[in-house]
Amino acid sequence: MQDYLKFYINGEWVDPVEPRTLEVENPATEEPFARISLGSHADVDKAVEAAQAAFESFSQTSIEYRAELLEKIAAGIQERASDMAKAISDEMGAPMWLAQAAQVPAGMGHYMTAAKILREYQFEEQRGKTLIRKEPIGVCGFITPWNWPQNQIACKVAPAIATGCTMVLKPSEIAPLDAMIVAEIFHDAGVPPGVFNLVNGDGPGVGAYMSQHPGIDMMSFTGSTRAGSLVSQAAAPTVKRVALELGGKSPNIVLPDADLNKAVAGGVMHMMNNTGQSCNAPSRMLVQRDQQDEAIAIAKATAESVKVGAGADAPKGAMGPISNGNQWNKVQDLIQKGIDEGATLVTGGTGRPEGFNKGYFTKPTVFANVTNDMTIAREEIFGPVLCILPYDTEEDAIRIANDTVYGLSGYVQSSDINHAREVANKIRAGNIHINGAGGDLSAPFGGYKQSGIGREWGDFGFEEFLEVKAVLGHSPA
Ligand SMILES: NC(=O)c1ccc[n+]([C@@H]2O[C@H](COP(=O)([O-])OP(=O)(O)OC[C@H]3O[C@@H](n4cnc5c(N)ncnc54)[C@H](O)[C@@H]3O)[C@@H](O)[C@H]2O)c1
Repeated sequence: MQDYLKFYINGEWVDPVEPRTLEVENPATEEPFARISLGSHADVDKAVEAAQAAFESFSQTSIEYRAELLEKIAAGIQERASDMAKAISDEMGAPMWLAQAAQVPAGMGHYMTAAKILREYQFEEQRGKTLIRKEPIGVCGFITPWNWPQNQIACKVAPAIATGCTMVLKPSEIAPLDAMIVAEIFHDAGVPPGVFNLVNGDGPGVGAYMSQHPGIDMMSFTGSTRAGSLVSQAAAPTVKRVALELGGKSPNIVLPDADLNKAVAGGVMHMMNNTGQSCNAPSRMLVQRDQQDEAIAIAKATAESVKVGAGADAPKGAMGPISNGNQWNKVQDLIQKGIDEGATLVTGGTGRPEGFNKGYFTKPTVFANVTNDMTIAREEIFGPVLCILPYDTEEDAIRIANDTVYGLSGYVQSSDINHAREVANKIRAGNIHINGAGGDLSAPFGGYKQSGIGREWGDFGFEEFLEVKAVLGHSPA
């Protein structure tokens, strides 16, 4: 058991004000392997004070200074990539191949993109006699989840540093260790004391207190819609800005003119990526009714080809366990609910995959003949469970796609790009991917409806961290 009991406040590793610990479990073994401290209000107060003090000078630093800082951080992550991948793999279960190929690089990419955008970003604009200035908002509070832990931290920290803000981070208590490595990297990169502070803790203790803290000027939260709504409520009395990146139930419309094999196999593999624990996972696959049988055969073969494994032993492409026991139980209950409500279980189902008697491993699962009123079509499962929903007409497909409280992502498959574009425009979601297009770190990421408020990534992500000031009479002539 390894202890990581300190917090990073004002450029130093410090003890918590009151000792209270939590064990961090490896989801592949169900064994605790590390201990962290759970912070108190007093720890948050110290971190906020440090961030407030640092804001005065950090907000005045030059663009070039901050761009270089971001590049040093990216280089530091590169250098520590294998430590970081190991921490992520141990704490949230991503096999090493995935931690190395995707979890660590996704985070690093945001620092590099932020540095590039920063050098071109227009913080000032003259409009006649008036100058419009964009200024850093102040002290930011960040709360992040366990599923893509480095990515979610970088989406917030990189633009905050770029815009000259200071911050307090509370990473997920389920996956806190990679965040502590990031604090070490920031320290070594020369991030000034107080600019970045880390306090570990749980949601109701540290997260809720940060949200209501009068010394925090904005909260940026990634996690469940339930907790995001609580952050908004706690933040309301102090009228702070709140940015939310929440859940999803993203539709994947396979148009009849798509290459069915490619579209369905690609959709299944995308769903199983990171064990289905991605907020933008294409979890509802919409297939024209007379193509459903063929789609089922392709989906079954694809899902059954997915290997399951853990840590460094997992072969490339293998799916790791679900990240924690609560989530495993939730996924099991929802699979059972799908069966009980009459969906056709194509493959997978409840229980662990063959050969596993320990760890939060789950069978890659596909349901067909799902209707959009079933629980498995409405609730975010956040596990390796794909729902295939048959549709009759394109209009019907678009109606089903939009019949959800969420609006994070949408996917369209078609051999006719114009047709795909038309359908893309009709889906009410923040990100639409045509024919399996991958992510773009410079494009805005975020949700419509209950998937969130605001946008991360790229130049749109900067705006969350900026106040807008109009200086009237700036140019009297
Ligand atoms: N839209 C996105 O960008 C995005 C990205 C990743 C994950 N998610 C969502 O995150 C969820 C899974 O992550 P999770 O289980 O860690 O979510 P969660 O909401 O339980 O926890 C997320 C974070 O919120 C904290 N938290 C919990 N209750 C809180 C409260 N009352 N006040 C303040 N903070 C609180 C937790 O400690 C954790 O750090 C899924 O719903 C997923 O869709 C969204």
